[in-house]
Amino acid sequence: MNDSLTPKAIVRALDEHIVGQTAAKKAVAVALRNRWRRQKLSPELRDEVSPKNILMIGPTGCGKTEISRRLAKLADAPFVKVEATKFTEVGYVGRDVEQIARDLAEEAIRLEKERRRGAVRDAASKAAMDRLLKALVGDGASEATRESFKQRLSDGSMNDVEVEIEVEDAPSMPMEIPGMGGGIGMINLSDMMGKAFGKQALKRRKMRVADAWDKLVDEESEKRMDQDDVAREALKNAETNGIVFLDEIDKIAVSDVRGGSVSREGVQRDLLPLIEGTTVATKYGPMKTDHVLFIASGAFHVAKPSDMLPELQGRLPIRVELKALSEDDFVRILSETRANLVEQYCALIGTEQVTLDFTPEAIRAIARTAAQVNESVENIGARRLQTVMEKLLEEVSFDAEDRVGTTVTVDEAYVAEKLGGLAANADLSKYIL
Ligand SMILES: Nc1ncnc2c1ncn2[C@@H]1O[C@H](COP(=O)(O)OP(=O)(O)OP(=O)(O)O)[C@@H](O)[C@H]1O
Repeated sequence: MNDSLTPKAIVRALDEHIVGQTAAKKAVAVALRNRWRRQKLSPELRDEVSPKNILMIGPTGCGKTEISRRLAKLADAPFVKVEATKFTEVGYVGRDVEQIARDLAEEAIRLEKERRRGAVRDAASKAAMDRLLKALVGDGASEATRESFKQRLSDGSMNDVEVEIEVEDAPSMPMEIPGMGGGIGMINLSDMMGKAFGKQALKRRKMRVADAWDKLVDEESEKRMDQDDVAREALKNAETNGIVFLDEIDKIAVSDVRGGSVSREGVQRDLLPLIEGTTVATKYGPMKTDHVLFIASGAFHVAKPSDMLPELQGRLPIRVELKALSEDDFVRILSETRANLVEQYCALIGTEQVTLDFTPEAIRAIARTAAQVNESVENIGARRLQTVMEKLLEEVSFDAEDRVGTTVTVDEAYVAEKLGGLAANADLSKYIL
């Protein structure tokens, strides 16, 4: 992890994307820095220090997931989000919670490969180009022909041409070994055959040149990575830097209402070892969860944190409360955060040579509308801004082609015209906003 990521620096970085919620930002910043601190300790002490997991309490759409996801991104850490209620569904067996660790391992593998892809990009692109040229013009083509095709491939003019290439066989039906509960029991037949014969089975497939390019670069990159090394590094990363976001923990905290669904207390019990630290078998090898950071979250409208099993409460010692977002917060979300919705729409419509110009009064009016609908229909937090913006700009989005070269000024009157009637009518806004 980057030395310069001090708690203050982390909060500053989160501030660029998330409005308010300072307590939650501080808590995650400290949790992240503690990992860095732990790495500096002697091995004996390091093993003793377990992460202080966090419980975020706050209504829907107020930034709980966003803070956690941004934190993971900042630290380049593997991150998974899981709904705790998923495990109460029919068909659930206790071991399924271990899938969380397996998903984290998968995510770590994806990150590790992405990291390494840069280093092999040039070689992989060159090999992919050779294979693509061979498929298009054959082995015996002259250098001039190859060059001219290469040119056309590079400028994208052949993207939609169909080509038949020999690629590694797509994963065949995964075979599940009974009793293994998914995960390690899943064996890919073509992998097995590939391993047995020392290479992956190849298959001829027809596809668009653009897709063939992606597939070939992918294959050539994979070939150039030491897969055992990737797995080793990824597992280490998942174990020491992984972050698991456990949403809707409050929904499994309420005392049991039996009837078809799995016991909620049972799910809490199953989650405990994972959070306390256990070893889960993944297809890349055993993975310890002792140092994975768990961020649990819930609205806790009905259940209270004290309704959770005492052991689980103890495992989530840091409690932070997030506030419901107000009209003022919405104004800031729309105008101050990085790559905010207003900027996104301006850029999107801008690609059609139409300029969108939002006045500050319009932004205030949009925020007011979102806050009103949240109050009158249901409070879904900042998610409301998405539906409101979409409705507001529905027309321009559709007929931008007729407005090339013009500027559309979105002022208070424009907002009133497009949204006024809807926002005032709770029945209508239920469906539309
Ligand atoms: N405080 C905030 N500042 C900026 N954007 C926010 C804020 N809160 C939420 N958003 C935006 O709203 C959307 C939903 O937020 P998020 O996923 O964090 O909700 P949540 O609190 O985790 O709710 P849930 O528990 O329902 O998942 C995201 O697109 C996020 O960017």
